[in-house]
Amino acid sequence: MYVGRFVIVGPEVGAYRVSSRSFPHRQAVDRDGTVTIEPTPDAPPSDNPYISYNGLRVTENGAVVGNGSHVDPIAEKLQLGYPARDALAEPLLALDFEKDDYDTPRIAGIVGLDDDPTAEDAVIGTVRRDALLVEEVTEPTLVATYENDRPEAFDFEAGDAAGAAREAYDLDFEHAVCAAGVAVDGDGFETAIVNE
Ligand SMILES: NC(=O)c1ncn([C@@H]2O[C@H](COP(=O)(O)O)[C@@H](O)[C@H]2O)c1NC=O
Repeated sequence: MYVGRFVIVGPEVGAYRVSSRSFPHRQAVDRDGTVTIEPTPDAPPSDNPYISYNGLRVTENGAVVGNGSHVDPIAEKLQLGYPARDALAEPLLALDFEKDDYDTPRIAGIVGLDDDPTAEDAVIGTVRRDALLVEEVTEPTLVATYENDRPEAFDFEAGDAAGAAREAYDLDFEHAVCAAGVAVDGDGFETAIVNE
């Protein structure tokens, strides 16, 4: 089955996978806690505005995963101290679904730090043409751009960033391109990528 891009929040581990029929020549590049999805050097030129972006960003208050340019404002709001639900919901609503041939939904998740037991700090969501869905995460949950396009509980075992990236990459959904993983690590986060 082809579900396009997808996000998993664990809630203390997270993953993002690029699956793509149309733009397979892409890679994940990890620069100090920010994972950028970008064309490989041999990729054919494209003017599609939705295929290069930061797919993972770490902040002091949580780590953000997602499938487009909304990851940056979500991370900025989280860093400013917005509650996770609001940090996720506002940029999703402001940017809305992608204006491409598929009305591709924007999807995103926040992995929280676990040192504040009162915070509802892990969330996952999507904005589609017909809905804005943002949910607190208490068990591993997946949302994808196509088919599985609402947050749903999902069996995900990984306990660290490398395991999360690997497990996401290996999941049995078609056209895997690359993946990123993130996990709480002490007071911060560790990140990992898979490109194959
Ligand atoms: N985030 C991404 O990596 C990404 N890759 C492709 N898209 C969009 O989704 C459309 C369909 O792509 P595909 O056939 O690879 O699933 C593309 O034309 C593009 O507008 C993306 N946008 C959202 O998922």
